[in-house]
Amino acid sequence: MTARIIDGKAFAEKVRAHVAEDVLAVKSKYGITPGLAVVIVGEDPASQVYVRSKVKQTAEAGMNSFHFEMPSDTPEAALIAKVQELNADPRVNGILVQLPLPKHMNEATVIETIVPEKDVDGFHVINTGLLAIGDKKAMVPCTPLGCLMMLQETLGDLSGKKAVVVGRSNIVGKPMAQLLLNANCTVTIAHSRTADLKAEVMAADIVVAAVGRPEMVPGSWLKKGATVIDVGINRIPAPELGEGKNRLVGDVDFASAAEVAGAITPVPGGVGPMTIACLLRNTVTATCRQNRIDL
Ligand SMILES: Nc1nc2c(c(=O)[nH]1)N[C@@H](CN(C=O)c1ccc(C(=O)N[C@@H](CCC(=O)O)C(=O)O)cc1)CN2
Repeated sequence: MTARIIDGKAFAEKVRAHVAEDVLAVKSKYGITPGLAVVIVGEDPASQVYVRSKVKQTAEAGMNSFHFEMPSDTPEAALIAKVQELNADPRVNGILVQLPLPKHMNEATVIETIVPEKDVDGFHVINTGLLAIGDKKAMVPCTPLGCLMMLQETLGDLSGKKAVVVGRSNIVGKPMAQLLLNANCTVTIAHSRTADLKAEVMAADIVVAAVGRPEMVPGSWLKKGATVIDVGINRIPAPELGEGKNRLVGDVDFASAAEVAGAITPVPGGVGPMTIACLLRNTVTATCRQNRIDL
């Protein structure tokens, strides 16, 4: 293996330590305790794990943590009423509704109910629009923000780099491309209809893979020395670990990619931990903006 491993777990720990210092400062200087409310609907096991981590890490950073669980058959109107209640609650500075929502709910309708200044996920159209015009007041989606931080830590200034984002979802691909553009990269967004995906990836100094297809990008597609950020979290059968066992893999074939890349994030332990660290960071940012505090 030649690539440097970008340790998202260690980086996330540093971000969380910094967040905890900021929380202490907000408390001691202004008597305000930042608060994050997390709402989960249904029993999806992976979502429950992520929400438990969010709740735990919020409290560990010294913030108030509010946690609401609603059954999977909750009417959309009841979830909207809960979000409206949280919008009006002065103890709550950030609101996060865990995705995916059950099929009978419209995610966009629910997200647009969150007031943009408490939208710590950065999914509201107002925040999407602010990011698109490069306005620093945008609340930036946590996964792309974590990816950008790891890229800047690895490469320094990103100006002039050729970046390809594989995947065009609203929560990762599109905001990631926007952030890279705002950092002066030359950005390509590739997707399922891209004519020659290999050629697009091969041309890039930075590859962000966010398609949700296990090990889709092989090392043979990469430019030598490229920096690879793997957003994928895919559970695949692993009979070698025992009957019925699974293992986690990314969207990049790590073994072959690590032979060619200059630096690469692992799965697990790469982008995932940074997502939650950036959520905590966004909650402190939201608290400061709501109270017109400069730290
Ligand atoms: N409202 C939101 N919903 C979802 C988001 C989001 O940012 N906001 N992102 C994902 C899930 N997610 C956070 O919610 C998340 C996913 C993965 C991890 C993580 O740390 N993964 C570990 C592996 C954990 C495992 O074993 O499964 C890793 O990569 O090391 C954190 C957060 C969808 N929903």
